[in-house]
Amino acid sequence: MTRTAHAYGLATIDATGTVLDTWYPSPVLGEAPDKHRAPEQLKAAERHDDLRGVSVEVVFKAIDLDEAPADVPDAYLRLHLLSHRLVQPHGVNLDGVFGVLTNVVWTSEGPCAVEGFEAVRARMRAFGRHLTVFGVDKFPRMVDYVVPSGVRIADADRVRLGAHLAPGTTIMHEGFVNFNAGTLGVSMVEGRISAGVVVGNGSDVGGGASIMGTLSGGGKHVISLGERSLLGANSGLGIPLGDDCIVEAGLYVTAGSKVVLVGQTDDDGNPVTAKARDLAGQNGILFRRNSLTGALEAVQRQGKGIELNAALHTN
Ligand SMILES: CC(C)(COP(=O)(O)OP(=O)(O)OC[C@H]1O[C@@H](n2cnc3c(N)ncnc32)[C@H](O)[C@@H]1OP(=O)(O)O)[C@@H](O)C(=O)NCCC(=O)NCCSC(=O)CCC(=O)O
Ligand SMILES: O=C(O)C1=N[C@H](C(=O)O)CCC1
Ligand SMILES: [Mg+2]
Repeated sequence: MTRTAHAYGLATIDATGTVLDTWYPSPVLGEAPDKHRAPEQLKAAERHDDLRGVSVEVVFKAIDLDEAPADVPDAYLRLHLLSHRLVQPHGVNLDGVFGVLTNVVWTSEGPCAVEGFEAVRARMRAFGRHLTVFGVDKFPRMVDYVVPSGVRIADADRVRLGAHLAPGTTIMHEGFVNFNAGTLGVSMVEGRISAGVVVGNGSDVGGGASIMGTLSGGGKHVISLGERSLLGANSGLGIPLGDDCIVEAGLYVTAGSKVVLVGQTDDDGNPVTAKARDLAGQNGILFRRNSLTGALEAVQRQGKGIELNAALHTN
């Protein structure tokens, strides 16, 4: 069956005709009806901005979720579907998205073309206006396009459009969420959720924690965390974790690391070891660096993992 979506949006187009962004206030899954009309609210927003050197125009887009993004408005619709929580991470094809998106100067007055940007700044100054530049990037800040219900985001710069944040998610200042990644339930995020990474309900990504990504650096295995799991402060995760797992604060579990399986011995009474990647996805494991021997250890834990502080997630 074909999976589709459609929406009206507002595109920003620069002087060369390049589309910088598209905002879709109400994207919808499924086929568009035969007859449809642009919302008045969007039509009223069409304009030419002489200072920024852009025009803002209504666009209509209908896409097949399983095909790769074809152009900028198409890619933005896919990112909106994720941040509106209409699809979960990996629920829409984003192949080649970096090649499709335009690199943009994201400013307090809206998106601007990189080429000729100093002239835009000068025109603004001539009108006594000061532009703040939030970034120069292919992806904008999520909250400038979508503010999902039930979440707290302490620093808007830290969440890219295309992040999927479930209700009950709190992102502290040190947290980060990339596109096509995020949370499926209540979660505390004080570390970095890399592209493609999914964090299950009740899990906590501690301060400064790293979760290995796959866009650069050679990693191929997309990482996920199950439910009620904890990445300790300044820890790192290079394998998928199951439910009720803990990574000790400060410990980086890389996939190839050799791990002592605490409490297990072979027929000769010697400790049993495994590679961390062999423990991928298993439930109830505590990873810790033995502070006396230096060995990386996996300790089988009983019962539930961590419990989040409900007061921090009633958003
Ligand atoms: C690894 C754990 C989970 C261990 O804690 P537990 O409560 O399970 O165990 P425990 O009671 O401390 O210890 C049980 C037994 O194991 C021993 N033990 C503990 N850790 C050990 C180690 N590394 N090596 C050898 N033995 C160890 C203890 O001495 C004790 O031994 P005996 O039985 O002999 O007594 C913890 O140390 C940890 O790292 N927690 C992460 C917490 C965290 O980072 N939260 C995120 C907050 S985010 C935040 O705070 C923001 C900060 C920021 O922004 O940076
Ligand atoms: O939501 C908050 O505020 C949090 N505060 C804690 C703190 O400041 O230590 C950390 C977790 C979330
Ligand atoms: Mg900031």
